[in-house]
Amino acid sequence: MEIRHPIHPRDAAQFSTERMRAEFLVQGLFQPGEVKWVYTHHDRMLIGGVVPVEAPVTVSQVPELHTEYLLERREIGIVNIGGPGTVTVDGEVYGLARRECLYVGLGKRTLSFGSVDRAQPARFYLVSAPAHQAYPTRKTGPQDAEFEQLGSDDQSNRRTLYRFIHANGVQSCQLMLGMTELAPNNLWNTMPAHLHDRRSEVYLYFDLDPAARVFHFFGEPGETRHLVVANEEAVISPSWSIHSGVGTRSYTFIWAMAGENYTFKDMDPVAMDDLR
Ligand SMILES: O=C[C@H](O)[C@@H](O)CC(=O)C(=O)O
Ligand SMILES: [Zn+2]
Repeated sequence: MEIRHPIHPRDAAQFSTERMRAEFLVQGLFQPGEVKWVYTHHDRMLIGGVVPVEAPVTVSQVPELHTEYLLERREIGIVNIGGPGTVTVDGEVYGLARRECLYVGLGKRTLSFGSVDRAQPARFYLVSAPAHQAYPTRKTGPQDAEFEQLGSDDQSNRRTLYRFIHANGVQSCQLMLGMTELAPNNLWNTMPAHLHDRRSEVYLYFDLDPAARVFHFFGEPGETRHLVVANEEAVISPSWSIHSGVGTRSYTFIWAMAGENYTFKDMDPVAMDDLR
């Protein structure tokens, strides 16, 4: 497992492109037949990817956590961004179609990930955070989740934001997770930008053409940087950082947050005049 240490914004402002990418960009999460984990000390979020092909991939213990099993002191959100799949939670099977989400709470011992059709394997994106209470395993998806239409064509940021795991949806201890899909020919997300010093956030960009890139904006509002992000790569956004992007082509992304205040709307808008 890769470990990413916490970073102070004054240090980040001095980083080269290479160092920025090493600290905040997550690549190579989706490897056939494997489970990949990246642990960030920003709110102790654990970011993972699983692509089962020939056989189911089972996740029980993650040795670096020094617990008997992954969810002994954690909860997890799972989103399938590939072909149809299944997640088996302590023997109970949940089918997860493309873009569907499953929440699994504290205390479940074994997760097993499978693909329905090996010609189009499932691609499971995982985000886990520490938890102290058990909430029921629940599935949701774009069909039944709360959503909001944001932005406008004249700002090139028209998009649909689906909230999967949150206070009015699938319940959790601290993890909040959802998906934002850009409308055709709209390329900007989360601009105007915002901050929420109470929570860290992780973005996974997907359904992006392999030759296209998202320029993800990052940093304190008065000291921004960018990361050039390819399909199925993630960005760790510390609590002091804006998180916004513009694509050279259209894309969708999964956002996940952990920290304080279990309220999606707990955000501080950043004025355009304050961006540098
Ligand atoms: O704190 C919330 C997160 O940044 C995302 O929900 C923002 C987002 O998906 C969007 O505006 O499109
Ligand atoms: Zn945010």
